[in-house]
Amino acid sequence: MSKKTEPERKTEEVEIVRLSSEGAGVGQIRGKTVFVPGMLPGEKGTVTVTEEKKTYLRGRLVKLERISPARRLPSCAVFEQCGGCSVQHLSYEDTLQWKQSVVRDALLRIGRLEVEVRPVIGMEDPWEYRNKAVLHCDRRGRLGYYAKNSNDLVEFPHCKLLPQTMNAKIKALRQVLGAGKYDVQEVVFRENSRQETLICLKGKMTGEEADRLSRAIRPSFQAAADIRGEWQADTGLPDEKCSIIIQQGDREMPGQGRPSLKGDQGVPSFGLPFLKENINGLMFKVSYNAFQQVNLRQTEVLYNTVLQMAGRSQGQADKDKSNQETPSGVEGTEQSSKTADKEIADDKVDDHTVVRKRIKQVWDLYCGIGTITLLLAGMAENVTGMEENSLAIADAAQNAAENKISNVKFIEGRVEDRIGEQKDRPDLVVVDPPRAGMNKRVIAALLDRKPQSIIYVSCDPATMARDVGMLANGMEIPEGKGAGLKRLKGAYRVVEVQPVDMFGWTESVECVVKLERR
Ligand SMILES: C[S@@+](CC[C@H](N)C(=O)[O-])C[C@H]1O[C@@H](n2cnc3c(N)ncnc32)[C@H](O)[C@@H]1O
Repeated sequence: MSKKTEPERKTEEVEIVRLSSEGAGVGQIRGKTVFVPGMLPGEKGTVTVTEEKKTYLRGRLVKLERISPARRLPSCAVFEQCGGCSVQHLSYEDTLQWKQSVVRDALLRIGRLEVEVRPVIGMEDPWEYRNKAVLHCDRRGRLGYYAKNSNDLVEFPHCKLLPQTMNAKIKALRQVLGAGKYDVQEVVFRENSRQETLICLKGKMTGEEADRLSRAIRPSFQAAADIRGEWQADTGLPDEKCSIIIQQGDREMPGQGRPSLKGDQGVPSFGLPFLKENINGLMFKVSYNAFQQVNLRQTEVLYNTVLQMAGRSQGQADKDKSNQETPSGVEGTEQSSKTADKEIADDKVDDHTVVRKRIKQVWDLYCGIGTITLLLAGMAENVTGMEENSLAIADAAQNAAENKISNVKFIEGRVEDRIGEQKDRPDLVVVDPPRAGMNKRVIAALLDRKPQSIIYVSCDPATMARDVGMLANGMEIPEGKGAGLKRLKGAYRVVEVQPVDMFGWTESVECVVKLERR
């Protein structure tokens, strides 16, 4: 039987004028916008149209006829197939400029805010920066990333975004999974800066299959990955260098403390279900399913940006207040501001010490394992963290205790459910929501409580722009079941926008936005 061939498509000319937020070249064909992955602004070429929608087209590059001087050779052998990186064909400096424009564009188009966006803080070395890899696994035990916009597996010989040590462990796990026919679907690797590893194997396995995998994985993985140190016979702990957790469907059985070889539900796991990491000088425990930024070096830059904005915003707010004839705002702030100003003159204390006296109440919403909460604790009288993941919030409390920080408290639950219960009125709120951004109820609560400053940390410029737009320009929210919409007035202005590159060569960009009450 003859193999089905794709119908031959005609080629069309295109000139690229800009990059889309996903990193595709954008041009015009027959009066419609066309997106062509792999093409850069200023480039001309022929493409075939692969998808035709009412308002736009998608094209595939056939031949480049004019090449941009910003083009570089991608370093990765599977760059064109893999869904991981989107702009390895552009110089790193140009990717940073493009990311800055993505943030500016989102704020303008979605948030209706024309604001200055600072240049993106890039990485010193944009390679081997990831401490986490989420890999997919097929029935043959092949491990890889998904291709762009599909579930086709792309195996890679070596991922340049991951450290060598993690690449070596991935290679070792391929040998184990390839040999055993296990129904593993996803593998999450995490590695800390001491090269300790936590591996989560997830799949719809029966208990028996999970058992078989567990028995096979310890000796073969240890040998293949060259993990030194004894796996202790009594506990199964691989000398705390590598932990393995097997998740069957929805059930999870992390090893608890010093686990037995068989978990309560017959799902075996080895090692400890968390890693520890030093971030900005504090030690953090991160449970296997808790959030941690994937780029440790830039995490410190990101958190320092938050701390600087927190310091500056409160300092500026106090200065503004002392310039007013009739002070308004939180009782007692003016007094503490004067005292602190005297301290600056008398003792030349550092900025953080000054701010410590000034910020009374801080909320850190979506606080994860309490990173930003604990860092802000040095600047404030009280900090409250809120987070829905029960393991993360338990980590946060433990992290506070182990770092001997006592002016913090943590609340478990969804921010939209718990924020209304809070009696205090914060001076500063830091929010770091997931990609989807904040629930409208949270934005309404912030517009109601009116903290002096809000610092919004985000990895998604579009949802960040939407939420910041609502804080600045106002929003509509249902008044109750079956009732109409209530209009809430905006109350903030954007005073600083600082993107940070946490995800080199990809289309993602992290951003910190500071808002001050108008
Ligand atoms: C981007 S992470 C930020 C974590 C933390 N700020 C950090 O830097 O490590 C977002 C966090 O929000 C949590 N989360 C997601 N939706 C939530 C919700 N509706 N309410 C509370 N927490 C939520 C996630 O579990 C995750 O820990």
